[in-house]
Parts: sequence; C-alpha cells; structure tokens
Amino acid sequence: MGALAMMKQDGVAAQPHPTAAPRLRVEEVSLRYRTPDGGVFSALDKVSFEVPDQQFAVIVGPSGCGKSSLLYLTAGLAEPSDGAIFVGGQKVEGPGADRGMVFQSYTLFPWLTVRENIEFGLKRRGMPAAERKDIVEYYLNEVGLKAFAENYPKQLSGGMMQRVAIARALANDPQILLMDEPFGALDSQTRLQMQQLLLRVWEHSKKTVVFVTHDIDEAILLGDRVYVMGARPGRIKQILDVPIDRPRNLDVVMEPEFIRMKRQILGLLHDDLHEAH
Ligand SMILES: Nc1ncnc2c1ncn2[C@@H]1O[C@H](COP(=O)(O)OP(=O)(O)OP(=O)(O)O)[C@@H](O)[C@H]1O
Repeated sequence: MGALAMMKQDGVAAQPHPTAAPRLRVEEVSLRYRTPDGGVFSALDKVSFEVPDQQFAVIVGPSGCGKSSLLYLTAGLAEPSDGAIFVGGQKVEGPGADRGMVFQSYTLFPWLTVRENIEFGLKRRGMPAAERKDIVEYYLNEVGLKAFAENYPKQLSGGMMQRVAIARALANDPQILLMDEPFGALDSQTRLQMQQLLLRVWEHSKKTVVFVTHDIDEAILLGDRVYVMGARPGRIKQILDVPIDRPRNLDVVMEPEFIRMKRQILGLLHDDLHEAH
C-alpha cells in the first residue's frame, strides 16, 4: 500500500517499529575547507548522531556552526572530509530522490504552475497521470493551495511559495525531509502560520524531518528532539527531547515546559558564545 493510500485509510501513518534502524545516521563526520591563505578551516569535527524513523529533529546553533553544511552533506550536495552519512541504511554518495529538500530561498521552477511544480518529481519518475493527479490534489489540499493550482510562482506570496515547496517535497514521498531555515525569509505573522501548517501536515505524513533554524521557539514548537550545536569547530553539544505532547499549537509557547526548555537551550548557546571569546 502506498503512503497516500495508507494516510487516506487511517488518517495517520503507522507507528514506528521499536527496533527500527535510525532513518538518518551521521557517523564521525568532519568537513574541512581550504582557506584563501592556504590553511584549513574545520567546519564540522567528528559529528555523530542519529535520527529515528518518523522523528522531527531540529538543529539549532550559532551562526557558522555548520548547520547548513550538515544538511548539504546529507542531501549529497557536498562530500564529508571524513566519516559517512547513511539514510535508510544506504550510504549517501550523491543527491537522490530519497531526500526531499526545502530551502530558505524559493526554489520553485518559475515556468511551471503550482500544480506542475508539485507534480514535477512524480512525472520524472514516470508515474501514471491518474496516480499523479491524486497525489497532487491531496497535497494541494494539505497546504491550502487548491485555488492557486494554476498560478505561477511569481503570482504567489513568499509563504505560498514555501507551501508549494513543502508540497512538492512531500509528494515525492522521500525517506527524509531536509529543511534549511525554510521560514527564515518570511515576516513573523506568516512564519507563525507556516509553523502551524507544518505541524498539521507533519502529523499526517509522519515523515522523518531534519529542520535547521536559528529560532529557538520554532525549534521547540516543531521538534521531537532539539540537537544543539556548538561552533569552532561545529559539533553537537547536546541532544534534548521536547517534553510537550502532540498535537501542538502555537499556545504551547506559554507552557512551563516550553519556557524551561527555552532557557536551557539559551544557556547552551550562551556558553558557546563565552567559550568563543
Ligand atoms: N565553500 C566554503 N568555503 C569555505 N568555508 C565555508 C564554505 N561554506 C561554508 N564555509 C564555512 O563553514 C562554516 C559553516 O557554515 P554553514 O553555512 O554550514 O553554517 P551555519 O551554521 O548554517 O550558518 P548560518 O546559521 O549563519 O547559516 C562557516 O564558518 C562558513 O563560513
């Protein structure tokens, strides 16, 4: 049974198997860049962590700690200097349709309509038209863009474009969804709307997600776990479970557990700033 059929039947996806292998395994990954003066800059140093299947993992950390680099390596858009990354047990050796990406800057195809953007990967895979149509309709509905299906990206707001990007990534049914500051360019009101939309869409899809953000509220609101990184060189400092039940809405920011966790993450990030000076 396809993922869509399962969602349509049950409303929710199956629970993860307790002994299932992690969906993402980052193993002793280091990344070094050559500097213009011939030296070496260590962007990531022996980073290891796992993300279980169907988990929403959020990475936070100071600017330049290597958050985006980690996503690029996982997407197969760059290669680690040492170590390896495994998605669904397969070593990452280049880009692949098993990893969906949503970036901060809008990456829709400007010459395709909303519908055609969402359909793009399915068509490329040779999926029959009737099946494609069902999937596209499902995701147009999920992200509330049914009325804009025939619009081109230039006729959409920033928030709408990111909704299309999310729909396009999920329509491909990837093993993992990689999101690099997807709401970073949006105004604060639209950002809140998008967080709420993503919470709802994720509850239905239960995809494994790795989401990078600077925003601590966003991290706690969305994540099952928050991976706090430190800089110079980039590394995982601490992994924290978010002790807040789902389904969640924007009101959770007022809960004591939320505030406690926010204070804890701020403390970890401040320690890092002090270590750097
Ligand atoms: N192509 C490159 N050549 C040299 N250094 C690079 C290159 N790409 C990234 N870096 C450096 O590697 C470090 C990690 O960069 P990265 O963009 O992954 O950090 P980040 O945590 O995502 O930052 P931000 O939060 O500001 O987006 C930074 O210090 C950056 O300057």
